[in-house]
Amino acid sequence: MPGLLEVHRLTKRFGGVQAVADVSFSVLPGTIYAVIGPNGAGKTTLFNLVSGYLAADSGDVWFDGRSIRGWPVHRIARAGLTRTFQNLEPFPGMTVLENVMVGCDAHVRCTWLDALFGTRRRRAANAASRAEAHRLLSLFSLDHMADVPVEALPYGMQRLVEIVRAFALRPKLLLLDEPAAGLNPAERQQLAAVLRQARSRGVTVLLIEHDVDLVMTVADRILVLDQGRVLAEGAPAEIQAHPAVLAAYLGEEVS
Ligand SMILES: Nc1ncnc2c1ncn2[C@@H]1O[C@H](COP(=O)(O)OP(=O)(O)OP(=O)(O)O)[C@@H](O)[C@H]1O
Repeated sequence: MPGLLEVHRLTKRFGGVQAVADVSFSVLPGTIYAVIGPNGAGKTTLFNLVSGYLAADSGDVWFDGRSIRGWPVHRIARAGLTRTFQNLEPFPGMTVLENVMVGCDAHVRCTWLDALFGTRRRRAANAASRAEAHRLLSLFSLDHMADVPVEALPYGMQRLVEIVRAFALRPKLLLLDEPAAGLNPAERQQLAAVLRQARSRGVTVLLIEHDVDLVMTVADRILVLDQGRVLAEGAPAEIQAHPAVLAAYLGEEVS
């Protein structure tokens, strides 16, 4: 089965630093794929290359059957690749529900004239977005906080809301940059549930994550980067037993 995302011999150099060196991997549809590695391993650079924020020196990226190398960010996003960042970016002054509705709105047909004049079509679209946002919040067991202003939530819950908002855009592939950063153990468990739920709804997930325990429990496959190169690739059990990974990380936290 061809991958939803196929990365082929991707390379990026910054001056004398080989940030990403000849990296290839394939993410099958409907799976959770994790990229781990120590600081400076090239994880963020790899994400920036895949999502169009950086141009590769060489190599290719195929998404949903097409080469997207050289495509601008917005074209890649429109093709179904949605990305979250390490920094939190909820919309302040809005409730949790309204934050998720922003994502849902992207799929509701309505012109700016409808919005300006508050037409019946606009009101119907608004009701549809609201219902969809409630449905998504329920799906991820977050509906009880629908009416809470997003900035009143603990940091970890804000991050979960951001992921649900990204999910509301109906991406084919969701790229998550360290989604567990700053989350407490209970929120991490909730994050794992959110990721599994997204996968069961047909969304493919690619994540960078420092929390190796989380990665081992949710990921279907793991790519280990070290100094820009692929150190290992495989299922969690294979990675845990991989000689090169053990040699690099035995007794150390992967950070
Ligand atoms: N814009 C840039 N200019 C110069 N060097 C860069 C740039 N971005 C990244 N690098 C270098 O490329 C290498 C890979 O960095 P990158 O941020 O991709 O690693 P990372 O695995 O995401 O690290 P971290 O876990 O700390 O986020 C590092 O040596 C870094 O210093």
